[in-house]
Amino acid sequence: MFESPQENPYPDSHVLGEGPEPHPLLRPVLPLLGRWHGRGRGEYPTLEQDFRYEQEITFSHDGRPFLRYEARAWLIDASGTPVRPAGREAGWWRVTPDASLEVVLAHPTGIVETYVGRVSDTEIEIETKDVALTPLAKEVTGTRRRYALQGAEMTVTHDMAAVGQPLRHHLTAHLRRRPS
Ligand code: HEM
Repeated sequence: MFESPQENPYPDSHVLGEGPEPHPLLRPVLPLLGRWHGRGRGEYPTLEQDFRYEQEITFSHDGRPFLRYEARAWLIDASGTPVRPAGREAGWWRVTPDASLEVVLAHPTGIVETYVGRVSDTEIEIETKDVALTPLAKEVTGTRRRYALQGAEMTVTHDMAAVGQPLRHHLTAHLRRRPS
């Protein structure tokens, strides 16, 4: 017989002061919590044209020592009009007792990345440890990301080694935390 379940007693929260108390190990990454939105520009040596995009990123937690991460992007034209959906990714940012980071990200394009990284006061840098590819995925061998925080603003930079190229700039976005 089906027994009625109760509401999930462990909801995620992306707002400090709402939902579960953040785990003490999350202290160095608390400035990431929230819903971020902004615009970016992208390029790669193999691409004929640069591109512009908008992006939304959400960092949330459930009281344990990791963040839940989700990001969606869509291309825009020079006037800001949406052109088509682009990069999407989801994953987990685990904070270790010595305040370093272990990150797992999965992409719908058949790529899974594990990262290790560091948090300083206002900057987080993560670099791939391993990249796993499904048979149809583009060849990505490594990536490096920087998240530079200035209060409610954040600059995200993404370099990657892919399709025969060494580590090169792919994306830079300027985001602002949405009022909750
Ligand atoms: C904000 C997120 C992202 C946006 C807006 C974006 C956008 C683009 C665009 C517009 C292209 C050109 C091909 C196309 O039109 O689809 C491209 C190529 C590519 N992107 Fe991204 N991308 C994003 C994130 C990523 C991430 C996270 C990775 C790797 C994990 C990645 C890896 C690649 C690769 C391997 C190519 C192919 C280059 C080639 O074949 O010459 N991208 N990206």
